[in-house]
Amino acid sequence: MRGGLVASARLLPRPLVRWFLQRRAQQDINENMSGGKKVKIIFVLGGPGSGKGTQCSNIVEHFGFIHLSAGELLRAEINSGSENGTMIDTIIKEGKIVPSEITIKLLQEAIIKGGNDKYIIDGFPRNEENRVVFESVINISPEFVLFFDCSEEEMERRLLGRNQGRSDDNIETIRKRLKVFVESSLPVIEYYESKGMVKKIDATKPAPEVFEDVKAIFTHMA
Ligand SMILES: Nc1ncnc2c1ncn2[C@@H]1O[C@H](COP(=O)(O)OP(=O)(O)O)[C@@H](O)[C@H]1O
Ligand SMILES: O=c1ccn([C@@H]2O[C@H](COP(=O)(O)OP(=O)(O)O)[C@@H](O)[C@H]2O)c(=O)[nH]1
Ligand SMILES: [Mg+2]
Repeated sequence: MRGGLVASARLLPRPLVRWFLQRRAQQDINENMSGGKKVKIIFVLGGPGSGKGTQCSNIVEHFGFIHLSAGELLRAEINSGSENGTMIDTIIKEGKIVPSEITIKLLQEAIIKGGNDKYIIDGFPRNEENRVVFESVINISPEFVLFFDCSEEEMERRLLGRNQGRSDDNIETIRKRLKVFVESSLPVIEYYESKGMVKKIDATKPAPEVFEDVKAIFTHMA
């Protein structure tokens, strides 16, 4: 049914679609606030292989956040056999970015389903359009943006050794993803930096050391 909504939404003027989605998202999220607390969001950004997923698991374990990986949600959508699955699969294999409406709908549903008041959103927003549409539809500003800063050589090495059977962890797609990161995702980080919202972490270090720095940030926040 939701897939049908996306299909019919294509026939409507974009501002109208956004207005409708925004109203529904607000109602849904407000109705699902945990114990009347405002929903808090942290964006976890960084290049492919910078260690976002690894550190998000640590954050969940120590600080009680719900981890939403945009990439995982998209892969689950492919595996569910949804009508958008084939299109999402092709985009991921090409290392490109899936249209905002699709990713945001999945995030919105996961936030509602999560029923928590604290979410770390991993690997989103990946471009300026993602950021702007999320702001207008979900209407929640992140508390801050955690940025895992890592060299390209190290990211490439880690992705080639990840061994999770992912269709995009091959050298050809990895190179495309690194290019997309520099061209489309870094400007999002720069935008938040200009607003003083970025907490940058040296992610080239071993994972336990990176988590020490992450811990310091989250401990101060609590
Ligand atoms: N600090 C680190 N040093 C070395 N390897 C790491 C580090 N952090 C994560 N890895 C490994 O690198 C690969 C990519 O990590 P992952 O957390 O999936 O990154 P991302 O979600 O940013 O793509 C995984 O195989 C992971 O075990
Ligand atoms: O908001 C998002 C997040 C992910 N992706 C796609 O999903 C892939 C894998 O994303 P994920 O975050 O899982 O990769 P990671 O950076 O963790 O290696 C990306 O390359 C994109 O093709 C996307 O289009 N929009
Ligand atoms: Mg990841």
